[in-house]
Amino acid sequence: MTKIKVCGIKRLEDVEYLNELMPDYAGFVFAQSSRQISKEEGSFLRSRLDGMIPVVGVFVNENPEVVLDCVEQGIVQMIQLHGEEGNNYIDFLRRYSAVPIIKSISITKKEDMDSVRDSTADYVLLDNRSPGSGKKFNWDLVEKIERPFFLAGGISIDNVEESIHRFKPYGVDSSSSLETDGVKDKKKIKEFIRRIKNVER
Ligand SMILES: O=C(O)c1ccccc1NCC(=O)[C@H](O)[C@H](O)COP(=O)(O)O
Repeated sequence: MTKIKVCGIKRLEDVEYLNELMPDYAGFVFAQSSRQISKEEGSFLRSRLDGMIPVVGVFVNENPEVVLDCVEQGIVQMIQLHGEEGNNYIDFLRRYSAVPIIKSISITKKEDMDSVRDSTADYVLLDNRSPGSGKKFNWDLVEKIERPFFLAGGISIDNVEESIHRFKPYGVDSSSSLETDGVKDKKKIKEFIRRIKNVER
């Protein structure tokens, strides 16, 4: 079954939607963004989120001590690196934490598939060059991927079934298309999850 990550959770209402709809992962953005939350907000939202849903903390070129602090405080159960972090940065985090690491890779040219292959992260996440913009990247650039990966970047109710058939990702990740007027929309999340589960039948 394709894993489902709903990213950009920032309000208590969003947490309540997820507690009802139970996606596989919830993304908390700690980087500069309209969806950015503080560590304190993350701690509060984590305390209200169903314990079965791991929180993926999204960071961009953050001081690794800050990332590790969020792990140690139990706010995040997975780390998503969305900046220029390389394998040395990942190796450093691994020395101090056992949580799975996702490395985001912007797909803008064929050569970006080398980074998909070479990352030492547990998972890679293929995304647009502007994360959280709701825009797709050029799917024709994707070559066969022999490791578990998340597909992101403009994944929506309209294209999620096609994306699963075409790429068979480990998981799909969506944010913008699940919002109305800049906040998460329960109906859209519900339909998104329904369509993904329907593909598997
Ligand atoms: O969502 C953001 O605003 C964001 C900002 C900075 C770094 C990463 C960010 N999001 C990370 C994600 O995993 C997004 O969900 C992913 O890029 C897909 O977003 P969308 O295209 O809006 O569905």
